[in-house]
Amino acid sequence: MKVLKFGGSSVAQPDRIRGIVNILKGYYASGDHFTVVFSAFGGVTDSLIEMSALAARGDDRYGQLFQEFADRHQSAINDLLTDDRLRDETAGQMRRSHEVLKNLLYGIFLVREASPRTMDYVLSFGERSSSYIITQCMQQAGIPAEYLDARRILKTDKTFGNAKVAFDKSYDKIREHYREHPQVQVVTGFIASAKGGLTTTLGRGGSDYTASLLAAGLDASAIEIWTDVSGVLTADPRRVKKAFTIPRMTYAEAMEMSHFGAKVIYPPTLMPALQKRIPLYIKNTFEPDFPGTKVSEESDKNGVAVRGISSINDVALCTVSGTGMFGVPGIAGRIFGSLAVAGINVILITQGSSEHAISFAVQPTAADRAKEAVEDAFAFEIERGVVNRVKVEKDLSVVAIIGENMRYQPGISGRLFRALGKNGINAVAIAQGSSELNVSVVISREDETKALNALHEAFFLSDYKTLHLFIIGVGLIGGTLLKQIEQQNAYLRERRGMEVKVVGLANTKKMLFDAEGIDLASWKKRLVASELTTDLPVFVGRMRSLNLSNSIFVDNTADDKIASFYESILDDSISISTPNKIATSSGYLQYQRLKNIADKRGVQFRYETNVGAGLPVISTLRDLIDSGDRINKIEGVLSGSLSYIFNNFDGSRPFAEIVREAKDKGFTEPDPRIDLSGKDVARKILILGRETGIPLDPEHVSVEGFLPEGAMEAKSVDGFFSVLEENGDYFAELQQRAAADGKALRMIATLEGEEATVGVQAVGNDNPFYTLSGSDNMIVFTSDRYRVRPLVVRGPGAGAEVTAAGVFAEIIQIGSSLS
Ligand SMILES: NC(=O)c1ccc[n+]([C@@H]2O[C@H](COP(=O)([O-])OP(=O)(O)OC[C@H]3O[C@@H](n4cnc5c(N)ncnc54)[C@H](O)[C@@H]3O)[C@@H](O)[C@H]2O)c1
Ligand SMILES: N[C@@H](CCO)C(=O)O
Ligand code: NA
Repeated sequence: MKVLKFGGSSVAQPDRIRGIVNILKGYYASGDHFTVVFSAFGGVTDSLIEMSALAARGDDRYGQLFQEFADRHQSAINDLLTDDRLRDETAGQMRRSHEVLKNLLYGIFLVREASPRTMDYVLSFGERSSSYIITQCMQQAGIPAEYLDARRILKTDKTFGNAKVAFDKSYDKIREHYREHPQVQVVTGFIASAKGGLTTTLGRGGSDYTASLLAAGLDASAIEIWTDVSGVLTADPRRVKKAFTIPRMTYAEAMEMSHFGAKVIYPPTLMPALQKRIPLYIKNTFEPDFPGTKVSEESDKNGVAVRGISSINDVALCTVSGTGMFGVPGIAGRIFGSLAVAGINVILITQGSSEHAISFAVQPTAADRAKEAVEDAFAFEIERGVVNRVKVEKDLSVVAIIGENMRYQPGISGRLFRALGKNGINAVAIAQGSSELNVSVVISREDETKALNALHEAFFLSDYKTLHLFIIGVGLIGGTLLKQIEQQNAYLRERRGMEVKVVGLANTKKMLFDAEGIDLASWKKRLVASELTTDLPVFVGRMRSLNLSNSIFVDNTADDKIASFYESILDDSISISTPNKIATSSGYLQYQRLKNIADKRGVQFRYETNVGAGLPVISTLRDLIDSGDRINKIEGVLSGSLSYIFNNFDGSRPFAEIVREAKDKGFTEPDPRIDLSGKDVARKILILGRETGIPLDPEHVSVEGFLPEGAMEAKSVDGFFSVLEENGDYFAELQQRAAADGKALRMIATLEGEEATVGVQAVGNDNPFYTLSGSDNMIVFTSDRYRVRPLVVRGPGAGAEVTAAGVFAEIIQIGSSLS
């Protein structure tokens, strides 16, 4: 015998009832013995409570609600029952039954009172109506169904609203009834009866309880709880999109999950069945073939450590502390005794072994009473200053990882706190049940969703990590980056367990946010259509308030204003990757501060593309230094655009034309004057100097320009090009002079000791820079270990694809370091 139970949401509309009758037909056809319990139609219990309350207040609008109730059931009958005889019979029966309810409500209206006892009777009409109608539907479908009013078999005391079951008596009645009734029994959930036939109800989780009692009485082989979700999920799917069904779990795990608010089952009411070790299945009425979740006593020690992740959304933490607590027995007893007397439920307790303080979490509505109760109990100590007043912190949540196997696996809490820490989530208090069934962490309420997602990614192998990108600047580099991400996402997901979602975008005009991820095939259209005007503080504020796990900020502009936000972004535990050199090449103190904040927060500030674009220049330098090498000299051609310009300037075409070509190929800065003036190269050698540990500031780099006079005074980029055109001869002469000696022009940056210089040189074929072509950069490191033959990094050092790829690689590296 199996006991099936369908909750209110499963029978909210006629369509769904048809679906259920179909499921039951399948059971019947398979020859399985079963009995089935129903709740009231979804929403009906609430409406019965509301109409009684109105009536009790003397408000005649209860009549309207009653009419809606009656109509709803009649229309379900008309919709579901096509057999004339059955329909008329059912409609008549319901009319008579509802007439009783109507009179009852009128009675409440007259006496202005709805006692718990009356209420239980009123509420019984919900389950009685639904179960009766569905019984008739089952009959119509050819199932020999029989309606069973549970008041006949379930016996309780007279605690109306939450009656105590007389187990043995009920089990006897159940067995007796089922012995005499071979038909499929369709049972009203939630209701029972006390001596004298008085109607009672079973309290929270009522219909589950009915099913459990039946299962225990009948020694059933299984209980199936049919609901509107696919079993128990690894986390609340409204908060964690990637939550999935837990295929099997133990009773103990199910208890923990439900304690932390997994609404699917309410295990306390399932105790009668669980004591008999009857397995429990949670199934989805929308997806009847899906296996759902099996809850049983089977545990497998090799199974996953963490079964699920859960949370309690709103708690307050009260802390009792003071010197008078140390080594004094009975303190905890007095604290919790006083809370018990005040009727306050404690959600979580933690005490450090220094015994200096005890914290406990309660519902926020109980916090003030808890404070008062404990302060009363310790009035004497507080007066003498040996115990402090109770500190109350609100707006907190508890997140918990749950699983029986945690106790066999080391490293679980390490992973837990790492995932929280990497996301900048502060643990206010920590508790571990001594059963090791759960580890609970109290955190700020606004971090709850972020924490749940970060933990889900950290503990479920089948889950992949989602990086949330906020990108400012969608020009050449930014646009190319978005294209690369779009193309590579499937690979990253499959092979690296990582998904990159762009959730914030901005150009100079518009900005756009979508926490679900902006579709990278249509981002341009959406950005243009966005109603949000770009505003940097708002962009950064939005990034903070969205508070998504694994957030990364990417600055693809050349703007100098954005760098001033880096500090607060890093401070919010958000990593940064940027090709923009402003932050790293402006004031040394700012550069240093950014590095310190990133270290302090355990996040990353990355800018490899600042030098040599995608070439591994900064990382190479860092590896040398970290492994104990000493840098003696760095020499380099550090400008992709100038490299391209000098490599192509052979006198056959004007200089200005080649500069324009370099710009069109995406090698120059948005403002090419930055390149041509040597400023861009100066920034790069400055950055390399800083990376070697020299506290250089921009004025320490001496730059010898090569432009004709007046070029840098031009008011605009166009004006600048005009000057270049007017000075064609000047550049031609530069080129010819070098060519005459068999030399080539190169802008070379040098760092030797603390001396940083930049200038154009004519180099001969004995110089390693002579052979460069295209937009090549070449960086030559001479160090203690690379003394005779230096270490060289060489390759294209500018351009959209290589630069964007460098940023992309950093994003992936940052992602790998998260959780
Ligand atoms: N082009 C390269 O080869 C290369 C190589 C390494 C580093 N970089 C660096 O990459 C960065 C971007 O270069 P690019 O070639 O893509 O330039 P770009 O001009 O094509 O793109 C920059 C984009 O940023 C936007 N922008 C500027 N200020 C903004 C603001 N305040 N808010 C929002 N958007 C803003 C601009 O509208 C533009 O679309 C620069 O810092 C550059 O130094 C470029
Ligand atoms: N404008 C830069 C891009 C790389 O930072 C260059 O020409 O090298
Ligand atoms: Na680089």
